[in-house]
Amino acid sequence: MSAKILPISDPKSTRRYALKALRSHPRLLVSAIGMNAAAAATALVGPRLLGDLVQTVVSGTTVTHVTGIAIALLAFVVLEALLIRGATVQGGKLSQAVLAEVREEFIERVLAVPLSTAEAAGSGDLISRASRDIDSMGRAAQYALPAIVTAVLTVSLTVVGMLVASPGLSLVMLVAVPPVVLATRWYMRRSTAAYLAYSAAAADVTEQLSASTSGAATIEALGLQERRIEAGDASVKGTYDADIGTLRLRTVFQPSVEFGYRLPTIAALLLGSYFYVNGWASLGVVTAVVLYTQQIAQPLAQARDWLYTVQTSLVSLARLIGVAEVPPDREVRAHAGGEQAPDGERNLSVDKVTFAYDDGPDVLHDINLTVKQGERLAIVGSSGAGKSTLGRLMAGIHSPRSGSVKLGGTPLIELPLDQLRSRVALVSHEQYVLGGTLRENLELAARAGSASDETIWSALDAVVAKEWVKALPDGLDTVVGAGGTSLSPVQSQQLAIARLVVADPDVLVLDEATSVLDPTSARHLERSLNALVAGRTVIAIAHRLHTAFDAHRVAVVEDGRVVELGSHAELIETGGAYARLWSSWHGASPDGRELARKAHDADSSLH
Ligand SMILES: Nc1ncnc2c1ncn2[C@@H]1O[C@H](COP(=O)(O)OP(=O)(O)OP(=O)(O)O)[C@@H](O)[C@H]1O
Repeated sequence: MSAKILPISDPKSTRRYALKALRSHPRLLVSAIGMNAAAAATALVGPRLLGDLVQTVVSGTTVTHVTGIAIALLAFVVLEALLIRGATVQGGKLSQAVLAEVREEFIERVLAVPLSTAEAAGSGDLISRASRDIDSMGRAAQYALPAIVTAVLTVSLTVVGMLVASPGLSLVMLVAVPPVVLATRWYMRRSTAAYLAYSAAAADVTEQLSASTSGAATIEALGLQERRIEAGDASVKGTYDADIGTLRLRTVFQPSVEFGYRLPTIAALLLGSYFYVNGWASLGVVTAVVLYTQQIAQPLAQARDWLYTVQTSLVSLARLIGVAEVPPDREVRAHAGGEQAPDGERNLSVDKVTFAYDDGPDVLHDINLTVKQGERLAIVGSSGAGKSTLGRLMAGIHSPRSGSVKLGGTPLIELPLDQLRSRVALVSHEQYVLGGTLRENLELAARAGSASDETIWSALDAVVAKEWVKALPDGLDTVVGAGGTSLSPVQSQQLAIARLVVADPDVLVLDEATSVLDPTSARHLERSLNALVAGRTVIAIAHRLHTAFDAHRVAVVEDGRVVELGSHAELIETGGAYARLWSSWHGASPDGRELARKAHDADSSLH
C-alpha cells in the first residue's frame, strides 16, 4: 500500500449507523415494510387456492367452481403485483433518501479531515470512497436491501401459511435450517475481512493510477515508466488476489444455501405422501405445502445473491463513515482567538518547536522565532533543510510535536479551523479554481461568508486582474473551473491571491507562490502579491534571492535548525551561512547592499 489508509468504522458502529439512517425516515420505512408484508401475505393465497382446486378436482367439481378459483387466483396475482409495485416505489424513495444523507454527511466528513491527514493518506483512498463506495451503497440501497426485506417477510409469512395449512407438514421447513444457517454463519464470519481487503486493494489501484497520472511529466522525464508499471501491476495483482479470496467464499456459500432451500420441497413431497396415505392431510393441503416450499425458493435465492452486495455495501459504509474517525489535529478551545498579546499585537511566535512526520525522525529541532505583526521574514536554506515544514507549522497545517506556535498569544492548534484560516493563510503554487462563478471563487474565504461587489472588485484591482475580469462577457458571474471558462495559470494565481485579499488574513505564509511560472508571468504575479502582502505579517519561504533581500529579517534553516537570524545586511556582515549562500548563489563575494541590488537585478532579469 502506498499511502496511509484513512480510518474504517468498526462493524458494530456501522450497523448502528445503518439502522439509525433507516429509522430516520419512519413513514417511508413503515410503508415500504408494510407493502412488502402485504404482498407476501397476498402471495400465500395462491397455493391454498391451487390446493383447493386439486382437492375439488379429485373429489369431483363443476366448471363454474374451477372458473371461480381461476378468477380469484387472477385477482390475487394482480393485487400482489400492485402491492409489489407500491413496495418497490416506497423502498426506492427510502433508499434514495438514506443515500442522499450518507452522501451529504460524507462530504462534510471529508471536508473536516485535517489537511495534514488528507495529504498523508493520498488522494486514491478518498477518491475510491467517494466513487466506488458510494456506488456500492447505492446498489445495496436500491436493490439488495428491498430484496432481503422481501425474502425475510416472504419466508416468515410462508411459514405462518404452512402452519395454518398443516402444523405437522410445516416441520419440513426445518430441514433447510442447518445448511442455510451454517453456510450463512461461515460466510458472514469471513466475508467482512475479505471485502475490506478487496476495497483496500482497489483503493491502492486508484492511488497508483492517480499518482502516475498527476506525476506523468516527472515519470517521463526521469524514465520511471517501468517502475510505475511494476507498481501498477503489483497493485492490480493485489486486487486480483483479494477478489479471488471473496470469490472462494461465494463459491462455498451460494451452493450450500441453494442446497438448503431446495430440501424442504423434497421433504414436503416425501412427508406429504406419508401424511396423505395415512389420512393425516388432504391432497389439497399437501399440494399447498409443496407449493409454499417452492414459493420461498426464489426470494431466498435473490436474498442470497444480494447478500454479497449488502456485505460490500456495509464495508463501503464503514469506509464512508470511518472518515469522521480521523483524530483531530487541533485542540480547539471555546475561548481561543479572543486573546491578544499583552502589547495588543498579533505577533507570531514559534517557541521550542520540534516536529516529525508521523513516526519518522525529527525534521525540526528546537526552533525559536518571533515574527512581529507586519514584519516580513524570509526563510532560506538548502533543499530539504526544513523550510517548507517550518512554513506549514507557522500556517497551522501541522501541529508541533513539542513546543508551540502562537498568534497573538493563542496557540494555533487551539483556534477553530475557520478562525485559523481567516487569520493565517498559506499561499502555495497549487492554487485551485473551484467550479463555479468568479464571485463564488472570491467569496470562498471571506470572513463574513460573503463579500460585496465593491470589495471583490477592489481585490481584483489590487491584484491587477480587474481588466481581464471586466472583459469577460459575464464579469463576476462568469463560470470558471471544470466545464467553465478556462483560466491561464497567471489568472488562476491572481484569482487565488485576490481571494486572499478578500479573506484578509493577518499572516501570510508564501511558499513557492511564483516559482512554477515562467519569468514574465512571475513578474506579473509579483505585482499582485505586493498588494496582498502590504501591511501583513509575511513568512516567505525564499526560493529566489531578492525575496530574502526584500524581507525585514532572514532566518537561515539548516538540518531543521535556525542557524542564523537577522536582517540581510547583518547576516552578510556576519559572514556566516547566509553570506555563503548568498555568495554561492551569485558567485561573488558578499559585500552588502550593492551586491543585493545586483542580485535583485539578476533575479529580475531571470524573470
Ligand atoms: N510529507 C512528508 N513526509 C515525510 N517526510 C517529509 C515530508 N515532507 C518533507 N519531509 C522531510 O522533511 C525534511 C524537510 O523537508 P522540507 O520540504 O521542509 O525542506 P525544504 O527546506 O522546504 O526543502 P525544499 O526547498 O527542497 O522544498 C526533509 O528531510 C524531507 O524529506
